[in-house]
Amino acid sequence: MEIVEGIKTRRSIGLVKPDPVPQELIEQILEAGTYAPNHFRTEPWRFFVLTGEGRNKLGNVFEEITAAKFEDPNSEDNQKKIEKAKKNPLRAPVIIAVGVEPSERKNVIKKEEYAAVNSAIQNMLLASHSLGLGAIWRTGDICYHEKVKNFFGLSEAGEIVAFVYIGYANMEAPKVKKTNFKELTTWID
Ligand SMILES: Cc1cc2nc3c(=O)[nH]c(=O)nc-3n(C[C@H](O)[C@H](O)[C@H](O)COP(=O)(O)O)c2cc1C
Repeated sequence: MEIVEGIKTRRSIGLVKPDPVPQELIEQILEAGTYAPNHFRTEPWRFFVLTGEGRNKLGNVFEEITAAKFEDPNSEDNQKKIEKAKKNPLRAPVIIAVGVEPSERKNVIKKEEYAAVNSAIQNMLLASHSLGLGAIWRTGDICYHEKVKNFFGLSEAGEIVAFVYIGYANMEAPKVKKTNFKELTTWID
């Protein structure tokens, strides 16, 4: 796939089939992540691949975090919300949680470590698309929760930046309306 065409045809695919994704494809996606630009070559990305039961382990963490939000976690309404959070990781056969571990080197600017990881995530979304897979970057408050950080064994300074849900698309790519770049661009001669 030609690169600009790939960029323009990639869409967030939130609905995928439960069919497994070959490990070889997941590895290509991970490798694409590592080719992102990163200042001072700090390679601040960390990847966690969740499949099968691994997704339920994350679901248990989501359950615990969601239950702790409510004064009355046992109410029927709140039980539904807790159950939904627990099941969220089952929406795709593969989740790649992408974390940042910012370098402690003096010259490194923390926000640039996030910039590098965000670039890695976009590489991974584009690689998924070019391999015929659907993918979506998911976050929400839960993504940045201390318990999620601990589940993945990240350091105090580290954080999960994205849950990339991946599978074979079970929906049409949504149409997208873009603001013309001309409206967002100032040329300075
Ligand atoms: C930092 C970030 C967090 C996102 N989190 C979510 C999310 O939690 N749930 C979701 O459905 N989409 C999420 N998205 C995907 C956006 O909704 C999606 O990229 C946007 O609607 C544009 O659609 P497109 O990716 O098809 O161009 C996130 C995207 C980014 C960059």
